[in-house]
Amino acid sequence: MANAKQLTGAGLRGQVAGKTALSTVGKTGSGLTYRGYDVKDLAAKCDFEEVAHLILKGELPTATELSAYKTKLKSLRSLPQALKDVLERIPASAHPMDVMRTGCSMLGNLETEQSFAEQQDATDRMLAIFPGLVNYWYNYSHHGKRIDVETAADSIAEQFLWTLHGEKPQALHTEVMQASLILYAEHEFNASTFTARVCASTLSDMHSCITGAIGSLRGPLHGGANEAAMELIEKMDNADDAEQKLLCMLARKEKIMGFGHAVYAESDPRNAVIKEWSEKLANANGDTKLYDVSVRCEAVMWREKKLFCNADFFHASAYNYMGIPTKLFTPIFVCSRLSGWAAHVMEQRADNRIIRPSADYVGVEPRNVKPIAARG
Ligand SMILES: CC(=O)SCCNC(=O)CCNC(=O)[C@H](O)C(C)(C)COP(=O)(O)OP(=O)(O)OC[C@H]1O[C@@H](n2cnc3c(N)ncnc32)[C@H](O)[C@@H]1OP(=O)(O)O
Ligand SMILES: O=C([O-])CC(=O)C(=O)O
Repeated sequence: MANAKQLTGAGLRGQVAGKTALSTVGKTGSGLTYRGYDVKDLAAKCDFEEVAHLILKGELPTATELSAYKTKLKSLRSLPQALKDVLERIPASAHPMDVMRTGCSMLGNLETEQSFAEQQDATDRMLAIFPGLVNYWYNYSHHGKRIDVETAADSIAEQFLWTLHGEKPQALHTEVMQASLILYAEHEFNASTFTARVCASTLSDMHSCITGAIGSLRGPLHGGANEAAMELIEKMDNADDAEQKLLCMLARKEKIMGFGHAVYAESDPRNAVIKEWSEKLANANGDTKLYDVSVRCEAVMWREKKLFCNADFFHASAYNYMGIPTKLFTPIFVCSRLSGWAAHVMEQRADNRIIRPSADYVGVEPRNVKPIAARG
């Protein structure tokens, strides 16, 4: 096992801000567990719905429970007309994360969570609707098409690809999406989840918590890194070119998106899983350039800086190989992390005290207000 990272300094690093029974991150330096299960085991053996059930309800479902849960989620895919109207007014130039934030917020106006007794239903509705929501906007704003989001897709993974491309996806692509959604589902007190918990601690509604979390995930230091990684690797012609370009960026002290982590010391356990899928997709596509470039970036970053790929880096090539436009990468993260966010909101509500830390004051000493004519 790798050594644990020394967690000190700004950004509340290493400070315990609450309790959770949902996941452990880098407990002994590497490793990620959801309710006691290793994420690699879950990604190898489960569908996302099973993992969402585990995270939200506490246990992996039986076959009967899974079937009932999937039937419920499939029945909740339709977009209310008022939400479609809003989506149709958002320009093609908008970032899809802003569309998701607005879409989630609008849903909260139309189907407001009236009491905490509705928290599971509110979450299930968002799990079911989010893939179709963002792809409805994408197809309408980019291709002028009003898509039918009530597809025959059997899972959230398939629903995302189906509503994006307008047809049943290849089995390999659905399999990769299942794994990807599982890898992204939950990660303890990361920035977006902490946002959701802070909002929950005021006893706010589920849609407000999730809307805030989407805003936090959007940034390139967090979920937005998968898009930023794509923008990096698509500029590289081959592995040697990747090495040259990276060395120049490092010499200029630029940050390389998709590398490093606030908690893991030597590796992010999700990387090995998505890297393997990226390689399979590269071979299936008969075009390994992006994969080869990514592998060289990984080697150079470790050799030069002892920095490793986080969950986002190989997601870039994997999603690209599946024909997913770069700006839709982080919204997929939303469709998945929603399960973790909502479970944290529920956990916070079950044992709540308003989250209200303190600050060290570093401003000016106390002073008197001068009349306006005497200032300047
Ligand atoms: C799913 C996720 O959200 S995973 C994270 C996705 N984000 C990214 O990939 C963005 C790129 N990575 C980063 O910005 C950072 O590694 C973070 C935000 C993930 C973690 O930040 P921190 O906890 O502050 O990182 P850490 O303490 O390990 O940084 C140590 C040093 O390495 C540097 N470093 C860390 N990551 C990188 C990177 N990707 N590229 C270049 N240098 C880096 C830091 O600048 C810091 O140097 P300094 O001490 O001279 O300032
Ligand atoms: O834990 C973090 O800081 C970021 C991360 O990897 C995640 O949210 O998946």
